[in-house]
Amino acid sequence: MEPLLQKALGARRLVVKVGSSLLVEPDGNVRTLWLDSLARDVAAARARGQQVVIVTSGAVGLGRKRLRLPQRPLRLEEKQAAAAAGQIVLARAWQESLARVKLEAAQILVTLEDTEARRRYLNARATMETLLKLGVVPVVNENDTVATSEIRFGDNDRLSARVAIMASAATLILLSDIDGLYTADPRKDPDARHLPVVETITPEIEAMAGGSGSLVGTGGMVSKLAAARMATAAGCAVVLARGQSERPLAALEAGARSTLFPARTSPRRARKDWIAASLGVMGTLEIDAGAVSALKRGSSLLPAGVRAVEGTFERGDAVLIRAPDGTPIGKGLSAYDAADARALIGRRTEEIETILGYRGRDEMIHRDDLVLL
Ligand SMILES: Nc1ncnc2c1ncn2[C@@H]1O[C@H](COP(=O)(O)OP(=O)(O)O)[C@@H](O)[C@H]1O
Ligand SMILES: N[C@@H](CCC(=O)OP(=O)(O)O)C(=O)O
Repeated sequence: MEPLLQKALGARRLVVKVGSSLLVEPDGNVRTLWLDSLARDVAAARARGQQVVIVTSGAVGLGRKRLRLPQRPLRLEEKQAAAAAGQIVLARAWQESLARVKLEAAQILVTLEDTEARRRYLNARATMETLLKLGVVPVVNENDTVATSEIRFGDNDRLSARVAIMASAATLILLSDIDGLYTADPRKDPDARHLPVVETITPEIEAMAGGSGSLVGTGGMVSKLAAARMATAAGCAVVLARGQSERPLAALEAGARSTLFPARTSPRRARKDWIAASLGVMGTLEIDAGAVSALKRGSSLLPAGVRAVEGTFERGDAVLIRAPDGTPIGKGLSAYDAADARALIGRRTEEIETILGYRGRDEMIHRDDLVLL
């Protein structure tokens, strides 16, 4: 097997996206036996020490039948109604299949807004982290019922890329009804060639992608490429594979055909570049000499090393870090808002809970959220 693919499949944290066509039978029921087999794959990955996040489609497909909606394309309100009825079935199916392999499932419903508004993003990220630490499998879908047409994800391929970035996962596996990218839609062009690795998503590659081939799928190859572009730029490799048969992840491990989009950087590097380049500074933390050397050694910034706080900022906003002589030495995302940060100036970690009345982060700025200038 291609070493890069082997590395991608062995990542510590995997996000697996499951398309509607895999989960929903043409008669509108859940493909339970198949889902059970995927749950066994998830259990096998967990047994190898990997963490797995699921992004699952299928709510609309499961709900439309139950609400007896017509086979024509649905209006937004009809889709939202179908999703509301289908999501409950979908969540239960995942819970039951995972329970059969002794895994606990937890449902996370997110909208595009949640992955863009800083505080909601941070909360979703922290919840995901906590669930994974507890050994639970997060099962994510778009919160279709509250999304509006302007803000909703075009489809779950893009959602899964956002989730993978949010979780700092090294690999995103898109399970679909096709075993990868071809030079043209193979349903239409019998001469289409399979591409095992795509290093760069060039305009030529984009021109190969067509829409969805199935009745229940929505994104087609176009949205898979959009997801791959987003994820690989943020340090997450993407594997596009066929999921139709049982144990699709085991099949991949055993060498089944797929398309790999290698990561273009590491998740850590991408996050740091993003902090350095794109975030406006909302305040300043002045730190003491001991903290300056600690940061230079690669440590997080603790409240004990902070001498002064300026500005008005929220939790998750970028702040500038200054040395005692005023020189800017770094930039980072504050784990506290300005008021709480002021209350914690010079305090020890053990004092945080008593001072704030809640158990916050130990660090003022975590080292993963910090770049030195
Ligand atoms: N260049 C291409 N290579 C592979 N598949 C393509 C290509 N262009 C279009 N497709 C279509 O995209 C489909 C997969 O997308 P979709 O139906 O949205 O699946 P899912 O439900 O898994 O999201 C394939 O079945 C195929 O018909
Ligand atoms: N949130 C929607 C997912 C829509 C979607 O992207 O579907 P698909 O193209 O099959 O991944 C649902 O649960 O039906």
